Amino acid sequence: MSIPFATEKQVAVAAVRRACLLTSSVFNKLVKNETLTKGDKSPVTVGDYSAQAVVNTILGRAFPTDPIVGEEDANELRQESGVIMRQRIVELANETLTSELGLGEMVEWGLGPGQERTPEELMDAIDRGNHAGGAVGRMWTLDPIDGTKGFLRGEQYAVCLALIVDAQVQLGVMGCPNLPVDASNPDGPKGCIFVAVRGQGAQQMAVSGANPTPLTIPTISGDSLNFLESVEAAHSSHSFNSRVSSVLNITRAPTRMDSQAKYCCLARGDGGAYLRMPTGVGYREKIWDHASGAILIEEAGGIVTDSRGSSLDFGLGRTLGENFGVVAAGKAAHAKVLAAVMQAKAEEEEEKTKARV
Ligand SMILES: Nc1ncnc2c1ncn2[C@@H]1O[C@H](COP(=O)(O)OS(=O)(=O)O)[C@@H](OP(=O)(O)O)[C@H]1O
Ligand SMILES: [Mg+2]
Ligand SMILES: [Mg+2]
Ligand SMILES: [Mg+2]
Repeated sequence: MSIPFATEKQVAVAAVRRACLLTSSVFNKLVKNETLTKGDKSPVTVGDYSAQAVVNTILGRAFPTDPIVGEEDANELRQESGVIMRQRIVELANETLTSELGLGEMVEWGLGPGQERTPEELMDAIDRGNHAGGAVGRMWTLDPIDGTKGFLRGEQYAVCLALIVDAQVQLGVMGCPNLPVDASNPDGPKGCIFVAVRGQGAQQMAVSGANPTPLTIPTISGDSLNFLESVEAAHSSHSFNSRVSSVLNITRAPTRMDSQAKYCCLARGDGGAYLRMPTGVGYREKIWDHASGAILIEEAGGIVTDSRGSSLDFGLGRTLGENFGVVAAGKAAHAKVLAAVMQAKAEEEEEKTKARV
């Protein structure tokens, strides 16, 4: 009997690995006119676009009928003003797609020497990410660089790819080129890939795909718990998290880290809980910011909910809809953290009411 999602896992690992090689190599060569500011004021670089072109090209060859919900689109690149960036993206994507085959890769996925794509094919590949999402059928979701701000600072970021079937995440692959392989040796080798398949567990492996090691979230109790949180204060409320820490008598400072690398660290026990509380009303979390991280935590034996205890709903389109914030932790810690979040919320409301009277 064949193992469910075995081919999907192999393709996704290859796609994420190639995208990681691209983003690591582009970082040192990024120049000023290779970053744009999007409508929501967030940055996007030639690295984000070319990583999306690479991953979508590979998925398009391996699974031609699967739709993709990807963060980026090629609108800006198709304009006259986007010509220089487009040329650079085509060069980077082709360099990455045509390099020699690595561990577990197949020439049928359009990889290897001689498999150059035209600029049009690569722009179309980026735009394959325009799918609207939804509750029915198979779809991939891709964040070609999650934590673009971290990427630009030379800190943490992740290439994140997940397969969703009928609103359930079945497979998640995350590549973290700047993450130390072993948290206890922060100056040691960097770069790891995290993989989870529903019912088959979670793993960390080298960027080459070698040395897969199973991951289980260790049980952390009492005040030794600590939080992982966003670097950007605009993305999640640091002050609310510190209130939750007080409720739980946590004295350790939170670990601030960009991107879904937070989920990866939690899965291997580098932190006790990931807390992401909205900073204002109106922002809806994107499915590509959480799908691969959520399955990694679940397969490593943890729980992921929103801040009200509801499960994350990946079947509502490109966003998580009404889900409010994220709470991720090991099985034992999750209930405790969620209760503390509710208490902190109640305290905050009470203070606001008092301040109004
Ligand atoms: N207002 C607001 N609230 C919550 N989240 C937001 C907001 N604006 C952006 N984003 C998304 O945050 C993604 C970055 O993830 P993190 O917050 O974990 O990392 S970081 O602290 O920003 O570096 C980031 O992902 P990338 O764009 O892929 O970097 C965004 O999708
Ligand atoms: Mg972005
Ligand atoms: Mg993101
Ligand atoms: Mg991104």
